[in-house]
Amino acid sequence: MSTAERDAAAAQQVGEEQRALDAMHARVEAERAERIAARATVLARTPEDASESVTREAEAHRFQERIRQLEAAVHALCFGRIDPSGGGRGLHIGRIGLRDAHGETLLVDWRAEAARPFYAATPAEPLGLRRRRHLRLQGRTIEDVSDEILDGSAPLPGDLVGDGPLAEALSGARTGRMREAASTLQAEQDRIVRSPHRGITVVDGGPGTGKTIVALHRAAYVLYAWPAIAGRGVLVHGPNRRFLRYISDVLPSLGENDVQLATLEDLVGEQATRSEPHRIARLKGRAEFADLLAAAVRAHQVRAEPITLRTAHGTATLPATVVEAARRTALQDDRGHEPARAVLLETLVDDLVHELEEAAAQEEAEFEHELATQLGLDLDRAVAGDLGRLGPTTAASPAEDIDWDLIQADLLEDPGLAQQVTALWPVLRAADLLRDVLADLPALRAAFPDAPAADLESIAASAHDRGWTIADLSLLDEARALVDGPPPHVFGHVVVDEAQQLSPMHWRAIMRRCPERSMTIVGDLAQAGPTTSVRSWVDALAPFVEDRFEHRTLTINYRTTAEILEATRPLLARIAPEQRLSTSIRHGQAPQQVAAGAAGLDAALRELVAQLTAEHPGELIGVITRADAVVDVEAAVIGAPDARGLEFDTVIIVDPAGIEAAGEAGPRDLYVAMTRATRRLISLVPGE
Ligand SMILES: Nc1ncnc2c1ncn2[C@@H]1O[C@H](COP(=O)(O)OP(=O)(O)OP(=O)(O)O)[C@@H](O)[C@H]1O
Repeated sequence: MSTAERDAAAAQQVGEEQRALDAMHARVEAERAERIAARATVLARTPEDASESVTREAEAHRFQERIRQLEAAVHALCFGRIDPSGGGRGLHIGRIGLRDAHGETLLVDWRAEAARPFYAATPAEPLGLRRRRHLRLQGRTIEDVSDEILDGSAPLPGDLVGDGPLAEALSGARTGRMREAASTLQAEQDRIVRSPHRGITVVDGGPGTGKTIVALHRAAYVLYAWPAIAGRGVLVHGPNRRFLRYISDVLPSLGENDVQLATLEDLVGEQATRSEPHRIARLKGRAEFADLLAAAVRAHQVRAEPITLRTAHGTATLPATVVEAARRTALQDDRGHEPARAVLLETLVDDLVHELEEAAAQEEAEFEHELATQLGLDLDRAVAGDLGRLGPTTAASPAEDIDWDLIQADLLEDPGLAQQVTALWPVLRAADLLRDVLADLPALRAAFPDAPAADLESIAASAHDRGWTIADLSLLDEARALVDGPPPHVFGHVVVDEAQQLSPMHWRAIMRRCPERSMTIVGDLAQAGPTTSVRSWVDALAPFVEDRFEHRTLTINYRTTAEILEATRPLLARIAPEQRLSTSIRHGQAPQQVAAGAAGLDAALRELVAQLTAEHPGELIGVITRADAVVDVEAAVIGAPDARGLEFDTVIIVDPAGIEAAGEAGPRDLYVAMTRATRRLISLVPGE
C-alpha cells in the first residue's frame, strides 16, 4: 500500500470508528439522563416502613453507582475492537459495558469474559479472532487506529497494521502519577487480572514488570466480576502516602471509586511520630510478639473466685466452679477482652438468677411442707384439685410470681456486681497493654533468646516514650484485636502492594482485615527493605494459609531500559541469586557516572539537575539519596528506602556506595534506586 493509499484507508477507518464512538457517547448521555430520572423517582417514594426505606436507599445507590460509572467513562470510553475470523460482527472494548435502546451491545466492558480475547489472543493462539484493533483517542476524538492480524490471513484494505499502543503508552514522559493500562494490559498480566482464583494470589517479578498495574486492575476486576466480594469492600494497601498518591488516579480513571487505599497508619488510625533503628523495628515485627501480647491479656483473665451478691430477693453465692465456667464461656469466640466482660457479666447474671430462683423454690417448698405438716394437708394437691374444677391450668407458685426478667435486668445494671466482675476481669487499654509488654524486659529476654541484649534493653527503655513508631502500629493493632476485638472494618478482597515490606506482625494486621482470605499480593523479595525479615512468600503466608496460594511471576520489564537493567545484574546476583533478570522492552543510554568534583555533592547535584531540566524539559527527575541525607535541590528528593514502587524519567542516585553501605538492606535499597528510571540513570559519586 502506498503512503497516500494508507492515509486514505486510515481516514476512512478513523471516520467509521468515530461514528461508532459518537453513537456510544450519545448512548452514555441518554442512559445517564434515564438513570438520573429513575433515581429521582425512587427517592420521591415515601417509604412505609424501615425495610422499604432500606430498599429505596439501595435502589437509589445502584442508580447512583451507574451514573458515576457513566460519568467517569467518558474519557477514552472505547479503546479497542476485536473482529472474528470468517466475518461477523466485531465487538468494541472499553471502560464500561453499553447497550443501545434495543438491548444491542454497543460496547463491552474490558473486564467482561467477551473481552478476554482482546488481551489473550496471539498469532500462535488467535482465539477465533482475525483482527485486534487499538484506537488512540484524544478526548472524544479518534486520532488513529492500529491493527494486528492474528489468524495469518492477508491484510484487507481496511486493516491498518502498525505499532502497538504499548510502545506509545511507554514513550510519554512521566507525570508523577501512574496511569491506568486497561487498553494495553499484556497477556501475562491479563491472565492474573482475570484469574478465577478467589483465594490468595501472589504475583512477583522484577522491578517494572507491572506488578502494581496488575494489582490495581485486579482490584477493578474483582469489583466487576464478584459483586458479593465487592459488596464487602476492596482495600489496596501500600507502603506509604507518597506511593498511594502515585497510584491514586488509576482506579478512579477505571471508573472505580469504591476502593479504599490505605497505609498501615490509615488502617490503625494512628500516625507514627517516632523513628527507631531498623534493627529494632525488625525485632518488633517478629511474630513472637503476638504470643507475648496474648499472654499479657490472658494474665488478666485467670481469676475465678466465688461471688456473693445481696439482692432484694435474697443473697446469692456462686461458687468458684460456676465462676470458672462463666470465665470459660467469656473466653470463647475470640471476641476481645473488653467485649468478653459483657459476656462474663451476662453469664454470671444468668447463674445468679438461677441461684435465686432455686432458693425461692426451695423456700416455698419448705413453707408448704411446714404448712402441710401443721394442717395435715397436701396443699399442692388441694389447690390443684380446686383449680382443676375451674379449667385446665396449673397453679402459679409464689416463686413464679416473681418477675425474674426484671431481676435479671436489674442485676445487669447492679454496680456492686459490676465491681466484682471488674475485679475478676479488669479494664484494659490496648495502648497500655502494649507499653507494659514492651517494658517487660524479662519476658522479652525469654521470648527472644537470640536477640542482642542491648536491642531488648532499648525496646524496654523506650516502651513508655510518647508516640508510636511504624513497627509499634502493627503491635498496637494486635493489642487492640486482643483487647477490643476484631477491627471494625474488614474487606471482601485485599490487594497488598510492595508486599515484601511486610513484617510478620504487619501481615497479621492485614490478614485480620480479610477474614475470607481473598487477596492479591504483589511484591519482589529482592527489593525487601531494612525492617523485614521475611525472605519467602511461604514464610510470609504459611502462618495463615499454609501453602494454599497461587504464585505467578511476571517476566517483562516495562519501565527500565535494557541498558539500565543490565547494570543491575551483578547486584541482583548478590542479593537474590535465585532470581532471573527480567526482559526489558525499552532501550536507551547506558547508565552514567558523574564525579562531584571539588565543589562537593550538593553543588554538583544542583548543577546536574539544572542541566537535565534544560535538556529534557517536562520530564520528571527523581533524586535518590541515603535515608539520612539532606539535600536542597529543585527536584523530587527521596530517601532510598522510600523509593519503592515509584518511577521517574531520570534518576540521579547520590552517593550510591553510601546507600549500599547503609546497613543490611543497603544493597537492596540501591537495587530499588537503580530500577526507578525509564530513560536515564546517573550516579553522582563524591570526589574527583
Ligand atoms: N500493560 C502495560 N501497559 C502500559 N504500561 C505498563 C503496562 N505494564 C506496566 N506498565 C508500566 O510500566 C511501569 C512499571 O509498572 P509497575 O510500577 O506496575 O511495575 P512494578 O512491577 O510494580 O515495579 P516495582 O517492583 O519497581 O514497584 C509503569 O510505568 C507502568 O505504568
